[in-house]
Amino acid sequence: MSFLSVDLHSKTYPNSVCAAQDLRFAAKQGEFIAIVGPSGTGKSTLLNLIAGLDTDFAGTISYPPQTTLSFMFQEPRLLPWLSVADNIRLVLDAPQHCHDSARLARMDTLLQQLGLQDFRDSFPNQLSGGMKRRAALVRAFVTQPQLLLMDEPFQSLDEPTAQDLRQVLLKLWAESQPTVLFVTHSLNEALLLADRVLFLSPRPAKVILDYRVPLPRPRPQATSGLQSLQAELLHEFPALLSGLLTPPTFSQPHSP
Ligand SMILES: Nc1ncnc2c1ncn2[C@@H]1O[C@H](COP(=O)(O)OP(=O)(O)OP(=O)(O)O)[C@@H](O)[C@H]1O
Repeated sequence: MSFLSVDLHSKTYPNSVCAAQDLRFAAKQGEFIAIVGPSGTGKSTLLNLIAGLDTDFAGTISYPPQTTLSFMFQEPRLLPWLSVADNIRLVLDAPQHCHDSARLARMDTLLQQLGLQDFRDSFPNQLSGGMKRRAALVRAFVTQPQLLLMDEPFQSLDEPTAQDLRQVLLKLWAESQPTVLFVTHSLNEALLLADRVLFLSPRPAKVILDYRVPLPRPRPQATSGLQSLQAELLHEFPALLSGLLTPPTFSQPHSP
């Protein structure tokens, strides 16, 4: 049975830009879904609609009432005048989350788990880019979300830092199993993380390929497993996928 159901007939902005049309998919509870598509097609729009940040659309988006939802954006969006701990406490003060000792203990555990325990009183400008994302991950997971929306959360990080954070994310996801929708331009990242990859068309966005990743977990990282799957996929759907993706981050096999 699906946990999240999206049946988006259309989303048109007041300036007449149609960002999505006939975009449909469903997600099971605990599923990790990557969303890949060309720049400007409507990926952020889709997440905003699912989060309820924008309610002006035709169609239906449904998930169980009282679902706890977290959103992690491209930028970590930490308030610069608050310490790391206070940035995280802020979401615990939101009305739907009681500010109880169990949640504060959970914050401490996550800070420890993500190596931020010595930086809880630091301010965001004292942290590296990778540490800011770690703080944003703590903030995203501290409320134990059932639905986690992630909009290119590791973009603009160096590859080793991004790779490290992907492993942290996988560990946190495995522990609490939220349903995740993860927007990325990287097929490599999508294949490493997701159970399914939804490929979106150029604008207006709709799902043109719903691909189940045929890899067991834990996934290989930048190894031959992912590399050959990526090559297979590009070979199988060349017209569909050309132009959708940033160039592969793997080195291409040499031709003889
Ligand atoms: N508030 C808005 N008002 C008008 N048009 C908008 C608004 N927000 C987004 N758009 C337009 O809707 C389209 C989809 O934008 P969106 O940000 O959802 O794309 P995206 O796939 O997330 O892009 P990217 O990969 O570059 O982040 C774009 O043409 C964009 O210019």
